[in-house]
Amino acid sequence: MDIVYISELKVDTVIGIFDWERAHRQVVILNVELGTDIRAAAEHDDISKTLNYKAVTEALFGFVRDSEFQLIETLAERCAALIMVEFNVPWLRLSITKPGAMRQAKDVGVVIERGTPLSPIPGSRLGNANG
Ligand SMILES: Nc1nc2c(c(=O)[nH]1)N=C([C@H](O)[C@@H](O)CO)CN2
Repeated sequence: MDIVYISELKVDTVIGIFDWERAHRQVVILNVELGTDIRAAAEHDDISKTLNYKAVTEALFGFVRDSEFQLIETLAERCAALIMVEFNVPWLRLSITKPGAMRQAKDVGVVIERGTPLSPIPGSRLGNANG
């Protein structure tokens, strides 16, 4: 399986369980790894045959900016569902962090994996004995 990824996407949004958090937007940072197979795109050098990270980034950014969830868990699940449905992604790993939410920590957050990974590419270094 190949991966297209987006690293440290920063978005201002309404998130949190406390009154002050409903009144002041905060930064959340997203990292996403999207399972895919890049071979057709590479063979034809054709953007239409791959997962366009610009399109995914813009969809995620707009969704998170306009959302108003209490929990980062809810935000993570909804982002995962959006990506899997709108972009036909079979597997993803997604993290959301809230930098500065805890004075004592650099950041706090959640990491989720959803869906089923594509089969290993036969002959790849990451494949197992059965390909
Ligand atoms: N597992 C979680 N724990 C907490 C969350 C959360 O979204 N998921 N949120 C908060 C508050 O909103 C916090 O960010 C304020 O400091 C606390 N714990």
